[in-house]
Amino acid sequence: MKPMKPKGYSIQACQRSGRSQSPQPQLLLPTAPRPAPAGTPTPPLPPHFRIPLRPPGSTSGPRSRKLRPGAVEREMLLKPHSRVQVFEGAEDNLPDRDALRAAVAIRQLAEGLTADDLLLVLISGGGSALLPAPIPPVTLEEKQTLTKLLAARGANIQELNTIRKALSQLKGGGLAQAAYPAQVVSLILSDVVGDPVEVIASGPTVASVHSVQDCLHILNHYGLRAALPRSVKTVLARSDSDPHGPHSCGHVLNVIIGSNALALAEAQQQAEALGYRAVVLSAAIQGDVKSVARFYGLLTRVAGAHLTPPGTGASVEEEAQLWELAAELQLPDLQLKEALEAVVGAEGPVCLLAGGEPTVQLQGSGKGGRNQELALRVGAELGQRPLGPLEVLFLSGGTDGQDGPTEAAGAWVVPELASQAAADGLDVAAFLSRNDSHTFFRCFRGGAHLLHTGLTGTNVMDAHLLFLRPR
Ligand SMILES: Nc1ncnc2c1ncn2[C@@H]1O[C@H](COP(=O)(O)OP(=O)(O)OP(=O)(O)O)[C@@H](O)[C@H]1O
Ligand SMILES: O=C(O)[C@H](O)CO
Repeated sequence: MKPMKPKGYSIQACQRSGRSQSPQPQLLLPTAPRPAPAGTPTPPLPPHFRIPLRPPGSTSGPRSRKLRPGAVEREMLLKPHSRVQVFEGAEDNLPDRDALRAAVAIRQLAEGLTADDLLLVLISGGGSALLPAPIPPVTLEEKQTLTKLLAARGANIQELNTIRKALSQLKGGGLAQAAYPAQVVSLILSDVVGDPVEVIASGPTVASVHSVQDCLHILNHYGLRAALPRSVKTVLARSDSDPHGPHSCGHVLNVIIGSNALALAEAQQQAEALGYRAVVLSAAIQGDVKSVARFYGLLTRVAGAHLTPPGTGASVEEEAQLWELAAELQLPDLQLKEALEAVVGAEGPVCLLAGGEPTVQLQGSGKGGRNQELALRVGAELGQRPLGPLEVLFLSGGTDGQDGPTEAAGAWVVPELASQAAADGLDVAAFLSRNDSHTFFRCFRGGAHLLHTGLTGTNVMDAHLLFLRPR
C-alpha cells in the first residue's frame, strides 16, 4: 500500500439523540471481579447485581448528569481544535436536512480522492438515516415518507434497506463508487442479525445484490406500488435499464469489528470468570417478543429440571414444547442441545446467553422498549408455575444503552416478580397489554429492576442473559 498523504480532515456523522439522560436510580455494574480461587463456595446469584442503588434523583458521576441531546457525541469524540468535522442529524433515527448536509459533504470528500488515498469508513447501526442521498428527482421527503410507510406496515430491516439502496446515490455501494479509485476500508459494527454487510446501514461500501424486481416485489407485498410517487417510479425504471449494473467494489475491504456474537463471547468470558458455566445459545434471536419470552420460560423450566431433584422441573410435554417453539422461531445458529448438555454436566450456577432483535407489534400507547417488554414477559412466564429449588434471573438489555424511547437499557426479572407485583397492586398483564413495560418497571420496587448503563457508544443489538443456580 502506498504511503498515505495525510488528508486535511475527516468527517464524523453521528445521530443527535432525541433523548437526554436524566437522574434515575442507577444500577451500576462494576467491572467483573477476579475469578474466584478454586474451592470458593458458589457465588450468590448474581453477585454483580447486589450493588446498592443510588436513591432516585442522586446526581453524582457523569452518568447521572443531565446531558443535552448530542452532547455525548461531542464529549466522546472531539478535542479542542480537532480537524474532525462532526455533523449531527437524523434525530430519532429519521433522515433529515442535517443528515442530508452530512451526506453531501461525505460524497464531496469521497469524490475528491485519488488512487493514492485510503478512505476509512466507520459504520454502525442507524447509518441509513445518517446518509440520505436520494437519487434525483426523488426528494428527501418522498424517501422519508416511503420508508416510514414500509416500517409502519411491518417491513423488516432487510426489506427496508433494499428500497433505501435502490433510491440512494450512496447506499448499496454508492459511497465506495464515489471514492474510486481510492482504496476503501470499512470497519463495521453490526446491528443486523446474521451480520449481512450489504444490509447494515444499507451497505454504503458493499455492492448491492438486489434488483429492481426485488424492490417491486417488496412494494407490492406491502401494497405501496400503486401509490408510488412518479419520481420513485422514474428512478426504479432508470436503474432497471442501467447498463452498468450494480456498483463494483473491488477496491473495498469490509470488516465486521463488532457484532452480537462478539459481545456474547465477551459476556460469556465474564460469566465464567464469575464462576458460572456459561453457554451461548444464539446471536440471532428474532421473532415476536411473546414467542421469544415463551421460549425463555420453557428453557428455564427444562434447563432447571437438570439442576434440581427429579420431579421438580419441567414435564415431558414442556420439553417437547421447547423444541417445537425453537423450530418455529427458526433460529439459524441455535445451540439448544449443546446448552442443555452443558446444564446437565454443570456442578454449580449456569449462565445461558443469547442475543438478537425480537420484534414488538405495538398495540398500546404505553412507554417501553423491546428489552423491557421481553424481560417483563419472561417474568410473567417464570411466575406461572413453581420452579423447584432453583434461583433464576433473566436480563434483557440493548447494547447501545437505550431501549426504545426510554432512559433504560433494559430490565431484569426473577420468578417472584409477578407475585410481588400483584402484592404491590401492579397488574403485569395490564401493563403488557398497553406496551407499558417501562412504566411498570419504574413503579415496581422504585425502578430497581431497570438496567441503566448510559450510552455505550456501540450498537450490536440486544443481549439476553439467563442465570440459573440450584438452591
Ligand atoms: N412501548 C413500547 N414497548 C415495547 N417496545 C417498544 C415500545 N416503543 C417502541 N418499542 C420498540 O422499540 C424499537 C425501537 O427501539 P430503539 O429506539 O432502541 O431503536 P432500535 O430498533 O434499537 O434501533 P437502533 O438499532 O438504531 O438502536 C422498535 O422496534 C419498537 O418496536
Ligand atoms: O441504519 C440501518 O439501516 C439499521 O440500523 C441497520 O443497520
